[in-house]
Amino acid sequence: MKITIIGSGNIGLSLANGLVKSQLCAAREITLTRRTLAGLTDFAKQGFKTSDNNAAAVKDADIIVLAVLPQQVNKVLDEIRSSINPDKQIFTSVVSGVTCKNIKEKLYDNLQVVRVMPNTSIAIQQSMTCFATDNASAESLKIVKEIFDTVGMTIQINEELMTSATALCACGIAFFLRSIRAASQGGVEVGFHAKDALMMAAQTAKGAADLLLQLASHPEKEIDKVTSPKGCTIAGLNEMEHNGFSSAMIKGIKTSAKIAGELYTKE
Ligand SMILES: NC(=O)C1=CN([C@@H]2O[C@H](COP(=O)(O)OP(=O)(O)OC[C@H]3O[C@@H](n4cnc5c(N)ncnc54)[C@H](O)[C@@H]3O)[C@@H](O)[C@H]2O)C=CC1
Ligand SMILES: O=C(O)[C@@H]1CCC=N1
Repeated sequence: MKITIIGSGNIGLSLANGLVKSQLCAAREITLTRRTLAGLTDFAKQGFKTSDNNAAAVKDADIIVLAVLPQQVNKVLDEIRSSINPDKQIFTSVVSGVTCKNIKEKLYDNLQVVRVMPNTSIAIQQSMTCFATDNASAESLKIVKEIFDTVGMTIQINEELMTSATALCACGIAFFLRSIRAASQGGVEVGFHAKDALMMAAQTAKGAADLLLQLASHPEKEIDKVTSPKGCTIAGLNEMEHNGFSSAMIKGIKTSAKIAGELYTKE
């Protein structure tokens, strides 16, 4: 399977790394494009094909992954239109706020388009990836799902929910990282060296997430097991809630979802 990633920045390169790690394909089967090739030198050394010519790079691809910023999309789609084969290729896009319809309007009506929303932990095969389509066949969706299943968990959702998925899962990486960083700063205040505090906070967060995923448990059920009566956990937790902990996370996710829906301007 030949994959071309158009726009090899943060998420494009994370995906490339994840796919090779998963052994789904070899680096030589992945073509990476970027405006200037200098940014891809290390990847070329690892065996990836690299190019600054989007039109040439999509020609032989079975799967195309569009991974440029929303404001760069129209220019790129104009560039590649004549090199796309709508009968043979599957077109995927990780671009926030750009619909399948937007892409087909710029390319071909009958092109199979799948929107995919991964996050940067795709580089270590730990992504939560949401995908949606309005026209791809079951067979094409199966191929896309199989690809992204190798680099984390996947869920098919309605396309209207893609901007919400962006906020919860893609932006979510930053939200949870900031939470871990904040916990580590608390850890320093109560006596640990910064490096130890960060490792301890990260492993604790991983354990909490795995309690939910591995036991199919609910957060409040697990919280009840930690909060001893009159104990220190409930004291700390309530202090955080009095300061708006849950509320801040909810408001942040709502704001991100709103902005995600406004990122693409058709010009
Ligand atoms: N960063 C993330 O965690 C996630 C990002 N996304 C989406 O992925 C897209 C890319 O985001 P990032 O990777 O963060 O941005 P980025 O700025 O790191 O990457 C975009 C890349 O596209 C390249 N590029 C720009 N114009 C180009 C052109 N004409 N031809 C070839 N390459 C070109 C840039 O040089 C850059 O390397 C955005 O639409 C974003 O909404 C989706 C999920 C997660
Ligand atoms: O911040 C952004 O707009 C992109 C989309 C999701 C993650 N990063």
